[in-house]
Amino acid sequence: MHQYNTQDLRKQDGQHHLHPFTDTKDLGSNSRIITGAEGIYIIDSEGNRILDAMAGLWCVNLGYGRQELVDAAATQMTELPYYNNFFKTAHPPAIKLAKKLTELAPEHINHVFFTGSGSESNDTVVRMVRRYWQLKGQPEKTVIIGRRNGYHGSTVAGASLGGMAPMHEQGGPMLADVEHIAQPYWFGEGREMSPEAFGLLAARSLEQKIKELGVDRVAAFIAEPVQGAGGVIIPPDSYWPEIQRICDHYGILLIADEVICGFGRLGQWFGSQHFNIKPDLMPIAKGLSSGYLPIGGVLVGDRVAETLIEQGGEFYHGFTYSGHPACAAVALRNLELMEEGGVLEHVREVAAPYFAERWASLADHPLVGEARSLGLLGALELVADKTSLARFEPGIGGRCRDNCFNTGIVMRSVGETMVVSPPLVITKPEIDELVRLARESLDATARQLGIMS
Ligand SMILES: Cc1ncc(COP(=O)(O)O)c(CNc2cccc(C(=O)O)c2)c1O
Repeated sequence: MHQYNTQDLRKQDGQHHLHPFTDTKDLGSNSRIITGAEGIYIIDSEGNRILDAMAGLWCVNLGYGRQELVDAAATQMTELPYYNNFFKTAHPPAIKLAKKLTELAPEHINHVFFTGSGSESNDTVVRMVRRYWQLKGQPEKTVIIGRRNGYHGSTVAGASLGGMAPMHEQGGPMLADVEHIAQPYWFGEGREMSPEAFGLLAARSLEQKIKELGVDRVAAFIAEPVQGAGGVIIPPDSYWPEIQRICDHYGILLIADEVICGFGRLGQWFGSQHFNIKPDLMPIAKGLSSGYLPIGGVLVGDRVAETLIEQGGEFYHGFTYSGHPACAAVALRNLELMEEGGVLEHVREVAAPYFAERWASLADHPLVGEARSLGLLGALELVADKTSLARFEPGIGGRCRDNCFNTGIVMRSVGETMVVSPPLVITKPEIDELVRLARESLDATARQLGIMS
């Protein structure tokens, strides 16, 4: 067992490493050094074994330690470590992965554009959407509508499409011609009406925005089937059918951001299939490779693909690592292992129903105002008062997240909402352990607040 000098590593980290989404001065030299992982557990440099209820960052769908993926990477690296797909060249891993993805995708999806991340996928979406309308003779249709508190990445385009105000406030003007509408966050913004009514109201804010802008300006609407980084916001059932109706009625492109919801997270290959919507473009990443190597892409529906192919000539867009051979080989093997292992059936028939039942049991905790889940996504709304559902002052979520780590589980805090997104291979006993550790973490937080003895 390799020994790590945690203090040395922390010191060097604090001296040289700027972390993503981290206040580096607060982090200082207190980073938790993760050195290993197996199944649904990560191991830190002190040998602590922690249940990773976030599957890394919503991505390690097959769990850690899958030697088949390591072997796929090693074999491909030996055979062809890198080549590109520019300038009329291609390589077997990218070709095979593209074919595989179109077999798994809805039937109107027959083409894939590869990228290196979810953010690059959404940058690609912007370029494709605007090019599509140029080719259709409507170049003034440039506006893409997203949602407040939506998350679509951290490039300028991804951050602009997203609706996270703190990101917009940093780093100067966002991308032009991006607008945002309401999010279908019933617990936080719609409780004075039924979920059904609120879902329609939130969806119809899209129609209002289209009318406000003028349909001749509107190119597309982008949304996550379930908002992930925004706090696992599960839309009311009335939401997506109304969004689809509005997009169809006005002829605007529908983009379903499947970076989190894709590849089994909701028990189907794609979240769009769970909600029975027909997107024109589907950005993907994360679960595509179970995070073992960085790869993303855009699944392109026939309406856009045929126009780009028939009328578009050379599409001046792409990345050095678009369809990288080792990344594509790992992604292909990842999808094969999901099929061979019956992972979708496991999520749909075993893990998600059991998780829903066990996760809901946390609703009785003094700190919890709502426990919700869909597939293997879960959220707990922390409240100061279970009757009025009054929220805490900011900071309790972060404190609960730290208690989680000390208890032995990774949960993500989004404001005062605790979220989980465990590996899809989680078993029923492991779900029991996840819920037990979550409850212990909530208890520790409640004791610190003097709410529990
Ligand atoms: C829906 C969605 N779309 C695009 C991206 C961007 O993907 P890349 O990160 O690979 O560029 C994401 C990423 N989502 C994401 C990434 C990092 C952290 C967290 C968090 O919830 O803490 C969430 C995402 O969740």
